[in-house]
Amino acid sequence: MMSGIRLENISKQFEGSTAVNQLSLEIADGEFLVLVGPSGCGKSTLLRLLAGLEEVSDGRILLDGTDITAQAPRERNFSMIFQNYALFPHMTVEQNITFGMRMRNEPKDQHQARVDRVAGLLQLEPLLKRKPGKLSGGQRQRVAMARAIVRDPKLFLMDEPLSNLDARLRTEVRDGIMQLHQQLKTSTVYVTHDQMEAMTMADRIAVLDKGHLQQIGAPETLYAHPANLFVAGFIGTPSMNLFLLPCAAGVLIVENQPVHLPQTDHAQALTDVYLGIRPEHISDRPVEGESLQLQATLTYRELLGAEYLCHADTTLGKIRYVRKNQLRENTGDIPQPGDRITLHFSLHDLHLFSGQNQQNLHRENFL
Ligand SMILES: Nc1ncnc2c1ncn2[C@@H]1O[C@H](COP(=O)(O)OP(=O)(O)OP(=O)(O)O)[C@@H](O)[C@H]1O
Repeated sequence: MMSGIRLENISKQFEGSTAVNQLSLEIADGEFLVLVGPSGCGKSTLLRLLAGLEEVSDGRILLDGTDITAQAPRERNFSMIFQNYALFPHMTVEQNITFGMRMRNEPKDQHQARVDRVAGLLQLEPLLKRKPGKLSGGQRQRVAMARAIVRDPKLFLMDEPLSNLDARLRTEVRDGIMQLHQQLKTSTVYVTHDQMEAMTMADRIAVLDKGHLQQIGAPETLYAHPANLFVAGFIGTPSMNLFLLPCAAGVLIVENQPVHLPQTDHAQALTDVYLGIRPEHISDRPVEGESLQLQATLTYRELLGAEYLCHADTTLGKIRYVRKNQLRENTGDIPQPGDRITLHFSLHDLHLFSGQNQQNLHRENFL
């Protein structure tokens, strides 16, 4: 069944404040789209607009080309999964799953087949006769998912479904959601403030800030080609190092080394530019190809396991870089706090953003 969703110029105002601002995007049939952004950026509001729980102030929502903007939540046949999955404590797992069907007076003979299918998908067969009080947090979340999918909805809407789970359960339920998506291929819009969750789960990520869509694309695209300063700082952990530096006549000087800006009118006229470099693209040993060097003093190191996150002071400001933890390496080679070091990074790994409008100066090369 085709279920393409299209948002056209959606806006939502709450007394005086704009939660979603002229936002347009499409959700392809079968796609797993993740909405990500900081607290208050409008992602939950956008989900509630899609569900029909809030009315849009402006714009249209289309489902397979049909305008559903004025439709009530029930008519849309979308299923929502929240962080607080409210199960009925006095009903068994099976009764919880069939509750909606029973409310709608659907024929009883269909119940069993559908329950069997979702229980199989979510490995709930051994739990069907239990009550929620006798289940773990992860199992309860799986029951909430079973209840949502048993309706065979056209779209899943998920609002931070992992946020109440501990770290181990979060991974378990996340893998469950991904497996389920592989099997059902139901279009899904998933909201999170956690960019790592977005990176690992999404077919495409939509980054929101202050109600505006900042960029939408595959996780790899957002990581390699952030459209603007906000996306650059938001996507990737540890986050990108960013420095605002003066420039003149299209040339940026980084510790006596010239960096040529793209030959556009905008870039040539700029008087300052943000230079961005990801911690994993910096080395305290020489790198191949055209590169820049920075003199630095190591301030401290954090052992993350397979690697160290190193913190250093440079003439540009504080910088962070990642260094592999090679256990067999002569420990004398690893810089110690207080050591003077030279940092190297390839010109290919540089990101440049306008000091004026914060857009990526290379944007025209990849959009
Ligand atoms: N019912 C409402 N009445 C008034 N303002 C609201 C209402 N709902 C949301 N807002 C405002 O709209 C903006 C966006 O809120 P929204 O809940 O969509 O953000 P969010 O990105 O989901 O944040 P969080 O991650 O904290 O849930 C916020 O400034 C919020 O205060």
